[in-house]
Amino acid sequence: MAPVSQIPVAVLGAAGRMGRAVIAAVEAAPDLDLVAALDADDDVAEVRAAGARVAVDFTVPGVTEANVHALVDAGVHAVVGTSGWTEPALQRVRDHLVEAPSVGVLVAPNFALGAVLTMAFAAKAARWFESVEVVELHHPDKVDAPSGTARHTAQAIAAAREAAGVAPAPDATTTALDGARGAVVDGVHVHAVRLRGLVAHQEVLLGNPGELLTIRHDSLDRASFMPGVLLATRSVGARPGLTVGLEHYLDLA
Ligand SMILES: NC(=O)C1=CN([C@@H]2O[C@H](COP(=O)(O)OP(=O)(O)OC[C@H]3O[C@@H](n4cnc5c(N)ncnc54)[C@H](OP(=O)(O)O)[C@@H]3O)[C@@H](O)[C@H]2O)C=CC1
Ligand SMILES: O=C(O)C1=N[C@H](C(=O)O)C[C@H](O)C1
Repeated sequence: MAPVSQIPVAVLGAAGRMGRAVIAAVEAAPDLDLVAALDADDDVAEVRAAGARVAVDFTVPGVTEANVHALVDAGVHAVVGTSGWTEPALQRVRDHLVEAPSVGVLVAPNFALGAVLTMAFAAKAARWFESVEVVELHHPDKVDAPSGTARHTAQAIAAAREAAGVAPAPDATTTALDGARGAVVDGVHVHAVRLRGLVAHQEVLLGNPGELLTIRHDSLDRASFMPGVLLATRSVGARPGLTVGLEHYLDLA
């Protein structure tokens, strides 16, 4: 039998919770070849020297954008799971990619299939309910709040409601302790819980007079993210430009 042609892959954030899981998943995949595993003290330029075609970034919000620009300069496709991306940062990547039109970059707030479906279902339901709020629940070692997934979910809900001309959700609050009503993302309230024992969970609460719809997803183990990460690693080279959200790779957008 002809040998399988392998994609050379680098992992950034290799010593982290996600980095370790991605390394194990890449090493177990016959069509992927781990050629570099870099963490905080390493130089991202090693990715190119190692011959990587794709780099997977699960680092920290403060460094991920710089990593992506370095990867684009090196002509290496990027699969990015790190949270903390803002629209201006995404736009800077889009602008940079004009100079490297064959390079693909995927920034995906969540690689778990159920989480991606939660976002799609929530966006579909959002126009039909008076009220909608998002609650995300994570392990207490997470450094950012609210989660990237919750922000992406709220943005999708807000866009769907705006397109349908839905009024803002009713809220009579006039007096509140700071933070009691959560953060507001594009007009949608988002609440963040940090609790030992949790991994990554999200509820979208939708309400109408006399009825409630709750859409909930639970990642109980980081294994939940691996099929999405592997799918993206195999596909990103065929999708030049910037893509935001795994839903675009799954035909759900
Ligand atoms: N999209 C998705 O599906 C998912 C996204 N995430 C996101 O992924 C990110 C990582 O999460 P998690 O693994 O739990 O976090 P960790 O803190 O466990 O891992 C991050 C790792 O990145 C390292 N690091 C810091 N700076 C650099 C750098 N310049 N180059 C390379 N590595 C660096 C850190 O080192 P040090 O500790 O020394 O700073 C650490 O080892 C978070 O933003 C999280 O929100 C998490 C799960 C799923
Ligand atoms: O830090 C985490 O753990 C996670 N981060 C991502 C996010 O911020 O949405 C994805 C998932 O929720 C796990």
